[in-house]
Amino acid sequence: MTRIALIGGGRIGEALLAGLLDAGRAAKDLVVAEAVPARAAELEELFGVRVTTVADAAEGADIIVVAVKPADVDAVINELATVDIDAEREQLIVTMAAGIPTSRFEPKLPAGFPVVRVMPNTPMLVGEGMTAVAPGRYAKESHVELVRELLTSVGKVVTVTESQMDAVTAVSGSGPAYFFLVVEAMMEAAVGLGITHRTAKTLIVQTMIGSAAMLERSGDSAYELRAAVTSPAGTTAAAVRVLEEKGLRSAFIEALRASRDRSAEQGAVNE
Ligand SMILES: NC(=O)C1=CN([C@@H]2O[C@H](COP(=O)(O)OP(=O)(O)OC[C@H]3O[C@@H](n4cnc5c(N)ncnc54)[C@H](O)[C@@H]3O)[C@@H](O)[C@H]2O)C=CC1
Ligand SMILES: O=C(O)[C@@H]1CCC=N1
Repeated sequence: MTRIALIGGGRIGEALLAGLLDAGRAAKDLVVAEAVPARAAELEELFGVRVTTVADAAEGADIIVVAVKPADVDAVINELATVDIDAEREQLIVTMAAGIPTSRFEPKLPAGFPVVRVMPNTPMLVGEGMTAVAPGRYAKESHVELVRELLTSVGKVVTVTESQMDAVTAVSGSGPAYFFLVVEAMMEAAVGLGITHRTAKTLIVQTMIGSAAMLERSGDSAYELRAAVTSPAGTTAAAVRVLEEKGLRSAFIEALRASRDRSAEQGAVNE
């Protein structure tokens, strides 16, 4: 079985760990390097995985997943540059850090060492992740396939070019936060209209799940599905008019641009 080393056991690392274990991967095939001792102990306790140093984790692994904050990536690269990793042993690095290009890794690693950049999202935790995968300069089709296979066990996977990664980050990497924000706002509105918190949550979550399922299965566009809900001069039209007047559409367009730009900016630091 493929041995996976996770460098950085934070929020996205935990989503990956939990998702992989739920998908049937054995804890003995997963090893974690986590800098904060209390967090390391928590991960051991929660998931039954071994927590060790970056060097030990990386040397024994087939796939080395880097899931630290963009600002901490250079420190991890420098550490990986000193350990015994070898492309001939079919090892590869997968980086999840927003904005950080594979070209940041490659010059510091043994010549030709394959790096694959990915952008996952937290719903991996429940096996419903969305991950985009882009090969670095030395990653072959077989490496991309291996990474796709790994991440398909925790959700959907698409392959993109690395130049699209900042945009993908804005769409699906950060995307869950937009939906949670919409839910927060709808919850506040529903409670304000006199519905209990509990009932409001059921109404909203199932409405989201049902709407997402229609989008996935019906083949109709979001525009068509929205039109089918919107009776002429009816309730939906009244609500949508307010949302458009308040600038929801342009807010999303600007928000995703800001997210894409922030991703690129994180990659540009120190270059
Ligand atoms: N949170 C999310 O939804 C997503 C995050 N990402 C990317 O994943 C990366 C991690 O994000 P989060 O999990 O949210 O951050 P986080 O701050 O929750 O987790 C990072 C973890 O890495 C650990 N760490 C830092 N330096 C280390 C080192 N040298 N060795 C071992 N462990 C070290 C920290 O102690 C922390 O537990 C970021 O680069 C982010 O851009 C990508 C997609 C989605
Ligand atoms: O907010 C962030 O920077 C990370 C990357 C994508 C989702 N979370």
